[in-house]
Amino acid sequence: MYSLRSRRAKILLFSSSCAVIAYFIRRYRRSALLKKRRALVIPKESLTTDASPQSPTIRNALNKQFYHQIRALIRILIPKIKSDSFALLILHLTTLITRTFLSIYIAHLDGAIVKSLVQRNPRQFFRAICTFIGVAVPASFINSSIRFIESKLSLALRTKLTQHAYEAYFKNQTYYRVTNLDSRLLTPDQNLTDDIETFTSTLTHLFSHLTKPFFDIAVISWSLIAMVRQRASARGLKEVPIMTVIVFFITFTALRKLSPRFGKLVSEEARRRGILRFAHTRVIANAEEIAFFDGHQVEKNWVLKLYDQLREQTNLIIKKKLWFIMLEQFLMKYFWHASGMMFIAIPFLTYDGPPETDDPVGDPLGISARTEAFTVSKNLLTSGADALERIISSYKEIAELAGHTDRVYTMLHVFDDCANAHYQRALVTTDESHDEHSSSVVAKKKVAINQRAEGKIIESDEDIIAEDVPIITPNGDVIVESLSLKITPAMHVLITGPNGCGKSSFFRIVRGLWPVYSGRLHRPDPSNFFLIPQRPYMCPGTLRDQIIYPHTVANAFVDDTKLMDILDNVELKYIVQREGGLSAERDWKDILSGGEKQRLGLARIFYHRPRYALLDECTSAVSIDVEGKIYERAKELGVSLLTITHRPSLWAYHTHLLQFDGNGRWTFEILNTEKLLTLRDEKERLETQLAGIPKIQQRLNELCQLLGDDTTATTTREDQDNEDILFVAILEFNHGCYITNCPIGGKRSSDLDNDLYKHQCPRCGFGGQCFGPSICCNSLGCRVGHPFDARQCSKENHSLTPCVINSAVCSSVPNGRCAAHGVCCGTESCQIDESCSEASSQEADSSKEEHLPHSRFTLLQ
Ligand SMILES: Nc1ncnc2c1ncn2[C@@H]1O[C@H](COP(=O)(O)OP(=O)(O)OP(=O)(O)O)[C@@H](O)[C@H]1O
Repeated sequence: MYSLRSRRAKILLFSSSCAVIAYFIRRYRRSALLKKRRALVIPKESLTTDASPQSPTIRNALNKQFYHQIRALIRILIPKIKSDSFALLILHLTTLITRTFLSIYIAHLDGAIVKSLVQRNPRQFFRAICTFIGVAVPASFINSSIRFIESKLSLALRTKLTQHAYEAYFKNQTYYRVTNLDSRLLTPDQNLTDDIETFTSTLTHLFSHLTKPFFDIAVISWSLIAMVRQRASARGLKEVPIMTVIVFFITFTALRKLSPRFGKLVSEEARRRGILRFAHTRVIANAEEIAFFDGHQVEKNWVLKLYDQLREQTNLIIKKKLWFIMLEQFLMKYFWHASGMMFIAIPFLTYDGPPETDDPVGDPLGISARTEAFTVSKNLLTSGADALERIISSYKEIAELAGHTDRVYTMLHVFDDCANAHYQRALVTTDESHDEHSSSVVAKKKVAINQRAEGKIIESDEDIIAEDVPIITPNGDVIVESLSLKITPAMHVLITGPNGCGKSSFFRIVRGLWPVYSGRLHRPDPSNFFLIPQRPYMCPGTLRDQIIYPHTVANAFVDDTKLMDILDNVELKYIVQREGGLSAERDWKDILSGGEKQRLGLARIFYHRPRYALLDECTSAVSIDVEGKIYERAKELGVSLLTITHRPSLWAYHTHLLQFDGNGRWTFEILNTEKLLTLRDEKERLETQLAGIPKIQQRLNELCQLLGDDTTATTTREDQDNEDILFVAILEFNHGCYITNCPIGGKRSSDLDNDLYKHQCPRCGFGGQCFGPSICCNSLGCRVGHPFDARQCSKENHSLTPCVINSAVCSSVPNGRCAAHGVCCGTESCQIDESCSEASSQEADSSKEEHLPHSRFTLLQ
């Protein structure tokens, strides 16, 4: 029997050890996995602060910080005594106090009911029950009022804070600066909605949870002391308060030491929730592009990953709460209950005075009075314990409140900083060498941007004058070190340059979206500028609202007839009928085409008539003829056009050219459209020539192979060698035009009239030969413009050297050769020519081949 038991014990011990080991391994693995996943999204700094145990000084600093933050926020919530939030606060306080007194009264009533039962006194019993029911009516009303006023107070506080936050958010373009120039707030939308709501409701709830228990404890202690005093010869008046303090201290210390850091945990949870919501917003905003690319899998994976991270955080909080609530329950339910019974017992057990009875005949030992006292004090102690429990358990809520407070306070602080042009940003690019090959623009320098901009903005009457103003991105990349120019309203400036060279950034600086870090910028009041971007913003509302944006109907200064004229200016009048009038409300972003949206955007210029229109590739989807008309009309209105464009069709409408080269240099000069067009032609020609170089090399290799020359020299050397050969080849062939878009009449080098480069013009048709890009001749005659021939003859395009036609020269067409009996053809056309008799042609074929000049044609003119 003994051995059986010991075997069982061993098995039990072994299996429980295995279970414990398995549990710890699993825990370790999970925490390692969790750490790894968290590292994917959480910035390093926040991970460090979150994971490292905090020293007491840091905790103190945090407490101080919380105190400072909550004080600042309360000043916003209750700005003065004569405010609705303060009135609601007082009302809330009054109901809470009333309920405390009612609770004490009900505890006494309970005692009276028990006493009447012990005394078997039906009259007293029914009277006490009736009073109890009578009191229950106002008590229920007070209870419900507490909830009602708490909700009203929470809403009032939320309204106050929201109004304050909106005021700050929409001041000084903070909504732009917060996301573009500063990186402290990832999801301001969530801060402005969820965070404010959670903060105010937690604060109000905590206010109820803390104020009432404090009253309860004060009033209940007073009642209990009064009761003990009645028993003059009982102990407890000193012992009970001392023991209460000890019990309270033990509980509070245990909970404080063992409590997880709920503030940080919920703050991180809120952050992850915000990122997840932002991912959804992004999917909605880019739904069309994603659908076109069928990119839902990528988006789904991303959203799921973010959800996973949120789930992990929520899970972590739930788990931490399990152990914490267990501890809380143990201490505050069972430990306190036992302590409470001891507190009640002390005055009862230590009483050694005369029998307490008001009925020496029916109850000579005073049992009913003692029972009544016991019931009352038990009820009071239960209420007191309840109150104390609430105070202690609010430690967790205070920690959570600290998290919400920090988020709201940070939001307001960042808004304030951004409004005052003080930004902080995590720098994204650090290594300049990375940019060198990947981008057309090379960042020359990087500046620390977490500082105030030192440049001066001076309001001028009408000119824009930049004096040594740099163009610096919010990342601190210096795009242009110093820009100095003067633009007057009489000028129309074309702004060009490669991608990322700072064209739009110039607009941002002029319009005041980006700071002026140094130098001086003179510019008229921002109301003199109107920007039309490539994708104009379509606001919610009617068609009329789109034209007059950002005005509203209330402050619009033209009537509908004028609005129709405006639409006429941008050739968009038809849209009124199509969409059902100027008052039609649609989702304009979705129902208009790209070009229509751009034209509607341009219509705003005709409505607002600004001094300067900043046009940022805003006609890329508008047809060239309509674009020209719009530009002409805008100029007639007296609007100065500052246009960023890559379209040469717009050059004619501008007087000056601001050109960035992408390496930090720029030029500002009078625009000579004709000269520019010539230069552009030349540039395009050279670009095409350069594009032909690989073909040159390929042909060279072909020739080498055909001639049995050593090809290794041209094909197998290292890159440098190849480049040298290519260069020599270019020099060699550079005397003529070998490319497919030679100008009409373009020549090929006479140096190539050499057997080495000879080859026959392509074959075509029925035993024919190509004479031109689409001319095919055989002995029967010539066929012009047949697609089959064009395909065959176009092979000559890829040839570097001229092809040879072995027939007699004729003169009825330029560079003519006899093509058939009585027909003379050049590369472009054919003519009847008597000189092309069969005999002459054969003669040439048979005997004079070597001496005849080569016939060449250029296929694409
Ligand atoms: N909000 C921003 N934060 C950080 N860098 C930015 C921001 N906006 C633009 N940049 C950077 O500033 C540089 C100049 O941008 P800008 O928009 O002025 O180019 P651009 O000349 O208009 O080019 P494109 O012709 O492609 O429109 C780019 O390198 C870009 O990456």
